[in-house]
Amino acid sequence: MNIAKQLLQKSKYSIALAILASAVSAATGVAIIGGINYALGNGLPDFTLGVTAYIGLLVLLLGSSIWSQVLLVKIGYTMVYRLRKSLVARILNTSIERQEQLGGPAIYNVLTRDVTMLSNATKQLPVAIYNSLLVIAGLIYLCWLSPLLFAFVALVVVIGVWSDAKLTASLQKMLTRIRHIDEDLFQQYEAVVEGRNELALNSNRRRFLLEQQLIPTAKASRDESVKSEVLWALNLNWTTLLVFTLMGVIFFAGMQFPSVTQETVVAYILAIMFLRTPISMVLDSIPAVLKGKVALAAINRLTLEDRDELPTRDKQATPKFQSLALKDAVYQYPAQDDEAGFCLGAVNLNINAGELIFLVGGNGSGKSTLAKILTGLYQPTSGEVLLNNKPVSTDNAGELRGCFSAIFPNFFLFNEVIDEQGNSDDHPKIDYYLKRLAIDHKVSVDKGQLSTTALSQGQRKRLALMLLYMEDRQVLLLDEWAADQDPVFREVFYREILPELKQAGKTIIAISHDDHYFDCADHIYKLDCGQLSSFNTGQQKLFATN
Ligand SMILES: Nc1ncnc2c1ncn2[C@@H]1O[C@H](COP(=O)(O)OP(=O)(O)OP(=O)(O)O)[C@@H](O)[C@H]1O
Repeated sequence: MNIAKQLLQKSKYSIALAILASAVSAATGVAIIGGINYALGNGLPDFTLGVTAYIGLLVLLLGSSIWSQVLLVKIGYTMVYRLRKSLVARILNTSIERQEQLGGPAIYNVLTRDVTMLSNATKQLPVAIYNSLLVIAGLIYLCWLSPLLFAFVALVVVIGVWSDAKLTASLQKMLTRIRHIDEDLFQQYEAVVEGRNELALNSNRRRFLLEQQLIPTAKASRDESVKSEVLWALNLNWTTLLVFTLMGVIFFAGMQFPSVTQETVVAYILAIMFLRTPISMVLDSIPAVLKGKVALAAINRLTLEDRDELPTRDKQATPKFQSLALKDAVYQYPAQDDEAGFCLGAVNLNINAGELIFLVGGNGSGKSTLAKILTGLYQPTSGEVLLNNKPVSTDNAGELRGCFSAIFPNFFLFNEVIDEQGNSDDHPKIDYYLKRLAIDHKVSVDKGQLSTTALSQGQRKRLALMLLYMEDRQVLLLDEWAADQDPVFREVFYREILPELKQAGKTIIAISHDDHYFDCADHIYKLDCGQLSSFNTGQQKLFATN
């Protein structure tokens, strides 16, 4: 369902109440103007009653406007809160494949820029609703005052609404263009932040990024933004001109029609003056509301998972891991432009509990892709994944993922240590593992928080392994973990840590290029251009003796 509809659905009763309060407030405002006009024309028969009624209306006006504003502001912020919660949950529930297709900048753009735009729009929405109701109440009053003069008002309203609708359509197109330009800008920001070392070293690349990419994109964004703001400012002036023209027309027409009294003309002009502020406030809020609409469209374009419930603990109980098998599993990456995507498989593979498996193969042969299928992060395009001889589908992939802890080459190092129950706290095992991984002199843990993650790449990987120890999952996937370790610790990893983990009952799948240690594995599988074969033991022994 459209995210805007979902949000509006959840707040529908509060919105109805806020509109009611706004309507009361708007009607009271118009009643005050009407009362003054009436007294001006007909005098005040009972002064005390007049003053009492006036004070009563003022109290009602103050009460209802405060009530409506409080309700509307609450609705606005509650919608932003729900949007943030729902968006993050939907991203977490979206498949890894889809997230990878979208890329980091597109997701960041939505979480920062679009949420801010929507937040601004929801803050403007109350102002727009309140003032629109005020304008509607004012128009009803004008129609009641003189249907004849109202014909002129109606004509001006039609012209105003028509020109606004035309401009709003152009504005929306411009804002959509700005949103696309800003998407490119976010990608370039990513290059600025992530490519800091390369950029600092290479002035040609720095100049290219700045002169050929960032500056033209930022300029395009500036030019479109200026155009859209100027267009809207012109519209505001045009509307002001229309209102003054209307006052002139009423004034002169009133003189021409004997049936229109001078009091009616004065009352009309007073009411139109009164309506000028709400009209310009409604118009002022339109760009922000349109930007919110463009942001909503961008969020919907991401086609994230619809489910927005936050992950709960133990939703799918993790079974005892006995075996994992792939039966004719194929994974096909989508084609890019004219180039066919990489195809892994068909892969047939059996892994039993307690085994130490090595996955080897050249760069781009499909090892990480296979690792993502084994861990349940990717669903095979065809074929089957069997956990304990039971087929894994999208519905029960959580059971498979629950068996695994993994360190991928592009791993993220979290600041918090989480144990197997999902709790973050001090634990005697933490110090033991920090010592075992020889990083106790660099990092300490206080109340589950790591003292630092600003470490060398090899140390960061050791820390990631400590987090993985603490998660205490049954199957561990280590994708080229040892690649950043020094020779001494690499030896410790293959000759001590892996055997210790195996002895502790863990099943281990290690992706490796370290042929010196191939003899440690129970089974070695080799990938070559997406095809898996068993690496024969003769080759394994040969590597061990070399
Ligand atoms: N997100 C992706 N979208 C499209 N194609 C991809 C994606 N990730 C990888 N590929 C393609 O799949 C192929 C296999 O990639 P994979 O990362 O599985 O290789 P690998 O064996 O782990 O390589 P390496 O040893 O270099 O890490 C690559 O040739 C690459 O072109």
